[in-house]
Amino acid sequence: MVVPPDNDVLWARSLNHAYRGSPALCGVSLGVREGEILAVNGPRGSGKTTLLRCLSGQLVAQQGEVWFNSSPVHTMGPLVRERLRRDRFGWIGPDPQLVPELTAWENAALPLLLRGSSHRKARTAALEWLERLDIGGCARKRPRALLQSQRQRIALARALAITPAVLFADEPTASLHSTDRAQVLRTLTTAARSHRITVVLATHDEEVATLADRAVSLIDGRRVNPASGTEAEGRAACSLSV
Ligand SMILES: Nc1ncnc2c1ncn2[C@@H]1O[C@H](COP(=O)(O)OP(=O)(O)OP(=O)(O)O)[C@@H](O)[C@H]1O
Repeated sequence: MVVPPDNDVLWARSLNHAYRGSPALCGVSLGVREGEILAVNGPRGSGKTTLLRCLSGQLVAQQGEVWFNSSPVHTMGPLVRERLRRDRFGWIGPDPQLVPELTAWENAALPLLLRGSSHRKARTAALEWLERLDIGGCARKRPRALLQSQRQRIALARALAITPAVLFADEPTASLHSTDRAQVLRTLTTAARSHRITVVLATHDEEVATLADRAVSLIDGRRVNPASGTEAEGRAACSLSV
């Protein structure tokens, strides 16, 4: 058995996955270092979401391995994978998908409450993250009273409130206008860097990928040569502190 490298928090080897015989991932291998912001870019349909779902344990690839630290995610049973996702991973997708009946802070606190945190602790952490993300003033509002960019920040607060080891961000700004997009992305990357949260960020936007430390590219489910130059640009572009 091949053992994953020590400095990779997440490591995948030869992932293959097909939907009803139609290939979505073809032999994809990659490693993600602790605290790194890794962009996975590629055109629509290139396999980015499928790769993030495999790395985060939502989907077990038909072939290949996924390791989180020294734990083999690909051989875990559904309950163990569920616990790993709940306790160590955060997820933010293109749409906020908030619970409409809950206020902003209650939405952000939800993962902590599901993990068994006390009401007081969950509320404090949720409110802190809403403040950090500049939407503390919306804490008592329900999603329907908020703008899309505010709702997406609440989804981000919800993903960050557990201080996940790895945050998976699948096109997190796809539903936002360009000005909101830049701000939400900067907030995400800055918060991740200041809390040493590893991020895997799927995007079809090459500009978004410049905020990352490193980028890998997919085309038709295969890894192609990574774009060069993203490391310096990504670090330089992010001098805010959250
Ligand atoms: N649940 C599914 N059932 C059938 N085919 C799927 C399913 N999910 C994805 N696919 C197909 O697998 C391929 C890869 O899709 P995937 O969503 O992983 O790519 P993507 O790069 O994230 O695309 P997008 O940017 O549009 O979200 C595409 O051809 C897609 O149509």
